[in-house]
Amino acid sequence: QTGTCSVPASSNGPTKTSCVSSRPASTMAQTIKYLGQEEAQHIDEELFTEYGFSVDQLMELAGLSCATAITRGYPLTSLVKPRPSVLVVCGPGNNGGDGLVCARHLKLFGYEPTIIYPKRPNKPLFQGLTTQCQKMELSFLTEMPEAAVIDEAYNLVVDAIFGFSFKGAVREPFGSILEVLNKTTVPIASVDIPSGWDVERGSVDGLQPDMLISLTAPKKSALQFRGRYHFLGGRFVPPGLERKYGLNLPQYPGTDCVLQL
Ligand SMILES: NC(=O)C1=CN([C@@H]2O[C@H](COP(=O)(O)OP(=O)(O)OC[C@H]3O[C@@H](n4cnc5c(N)ncnc54)[C@H](OP(=O)(O)O)[C@@H]3O)[C@@H](O)[C@H]2O)[C@H](O)CC1
Ligand SMILES: [K+]
Repeated sequence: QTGTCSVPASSNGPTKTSCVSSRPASTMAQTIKYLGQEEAQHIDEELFTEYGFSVDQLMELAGLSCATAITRGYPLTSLVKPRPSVLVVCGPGNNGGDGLVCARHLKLFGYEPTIIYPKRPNKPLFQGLTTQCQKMELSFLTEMPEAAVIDEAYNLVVDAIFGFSFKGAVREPFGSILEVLNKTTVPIASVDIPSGWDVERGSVDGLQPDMLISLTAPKKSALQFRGRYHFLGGRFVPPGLERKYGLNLPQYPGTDCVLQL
């Protein structure tokens, strides 16, 4: 994985050479942009203010993208355990919200997701998403299982703990949770950013997910991703925003909500 994109870009916007991979200059114009932390946060903010989207709208599309990418990398027919079990670990912010939406769609797609959601914001958005998962008859765990139990019981872990607002040393209970995930051997699919990674520099000894689903556009740390599947999701970027930030997004095929990079 070199962090380059081999599909044609949909816009001719400028490409920042500071955050792209070592692709030959002749193909630079087609290279997707990798975002810094502040830039990702600005884009997010603009989507909600200037572009008039609501958080739950974009979260729904983000979570649907994640569930769809998972069906591509880990189709039901490929799962090794007798049940199509998936453990979805949700954090305290919007990345965790994406995880709840992803879990709901995974259930609709025939998987059996189990959620662990240790720190729940006292906000209607997250309470609603939690209720929806409960009504979809998804189970919630009260404690993080040990690594050996996860390896035994689940086909896959969805890491929806932290996204682009993560900063500093990991605080509890997420430090212990990430320690467990570091010991598991089942594949991990990370939503937007592998949790615990510096958003721009990544991490040498942190999680090594098998799948990364970058939302809107990849963040700079995605250049350090060494797993098998890197997907782009969050097909909701208006052209003006794409031009302003020179995102140079590739064209999604047909009506697909994800694209493999
Ligand atoms: N534009 C898009 O593509 C969209 C992306 N979405 C998803 O949203 C996340 C970003 O969400 P945000 O809520 O801004 O942030 P996070 O989910 O990354 O995390 C915030 C919470 O994490 C806590 N935090 C931060 N650092 C630490 C740490 N070192 N240890 C423990 N906890 C930490 C933070 O706590 P505070 O106390 O600091 O407030 C927050 O609780 C993006 O990545 C996408 O996944 C949207 O869903 C749709 C649009
Ligand atoms: K994550």
